[in-house]
Amino acid sequence: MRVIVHGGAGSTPEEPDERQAVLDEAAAVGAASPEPIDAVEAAVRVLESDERFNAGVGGAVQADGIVRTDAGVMRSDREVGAACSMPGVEHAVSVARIVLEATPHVLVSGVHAVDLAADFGVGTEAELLTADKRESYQSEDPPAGSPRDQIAWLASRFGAGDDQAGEHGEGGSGPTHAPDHDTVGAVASDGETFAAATSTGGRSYALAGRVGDVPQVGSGFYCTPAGGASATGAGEDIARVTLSRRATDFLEEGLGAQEAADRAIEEFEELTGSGAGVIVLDGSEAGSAFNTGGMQTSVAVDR
Ligand SMILES: NC(=O)C[C@H](N)C(=O)O
Repeated sequence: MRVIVHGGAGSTPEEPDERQAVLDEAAAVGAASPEPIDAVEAAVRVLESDERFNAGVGGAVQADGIVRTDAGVMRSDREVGAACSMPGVEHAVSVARIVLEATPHVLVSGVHAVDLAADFGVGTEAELLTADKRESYQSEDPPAGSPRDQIAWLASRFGAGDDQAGEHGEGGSGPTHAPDHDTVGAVASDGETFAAATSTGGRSYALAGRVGDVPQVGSGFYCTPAGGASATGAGEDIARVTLSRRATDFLEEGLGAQEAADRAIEEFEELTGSGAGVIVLDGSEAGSAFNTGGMQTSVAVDR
């Protein structure tokens, strides 16, 4: 099995060495799995459990003070599953896999996705909000509660800091609110078939119930017989251009994984002027590209 994982695009992260060690472990765990879908689920679960990453525990907090998780998974036979807006669910990727394997649907949301998780034995009562994130949320004078109050409050905060997913390039000029990069993803291949998965807590201080690119097929993740892709960055902009689908389009046109990743990010930047990253795996190579300050990746092969 060959696996590439990423730990999110954004400004240069804190604790890069510790994060790299977790990414290396995630890739190795994935590479030891029997099938590509097992590999991406296993790799992403490692990252969801580490609070340095914005997925599962340590996810970004929404404007009402709650962390809600999203994930999507796809196989190269075009079977898809995704789940979104789930409070208390650490392993969103496992719920996405349940949607793929046990339902006739491609996306299940909110309380119903949490019910589905519970019914299939995925934990639904995790404390996802870390002490640090709770403290920075509380220091931002949280909004009273109605969606209108939240919108007024988030106008100057959502995506506005130099440490946020849309941050474009090394060190932005905005204030520092709460980092919302560090989304995670994985793409795996057994030499014949592929799978891709992405998991996130979204972007800090979004409207409660906001869902970004991650569980949207073709945006946060995509997979075809030519290969797979997982994206990260400013989710609204990624969804506008269906970044992962574009990366796999380039594979289908005959480009290699690195060239496909480069072209997809070039096109994304031209169309949106925003920040993102993508990992791509094809039949022979792994590629990655980003136009933000950083994106850590790891590749593992186990045969
Ligand atoms: N950090 C990220 O990659 C955020 C994610 N793409 C979202 O918008 O939900």
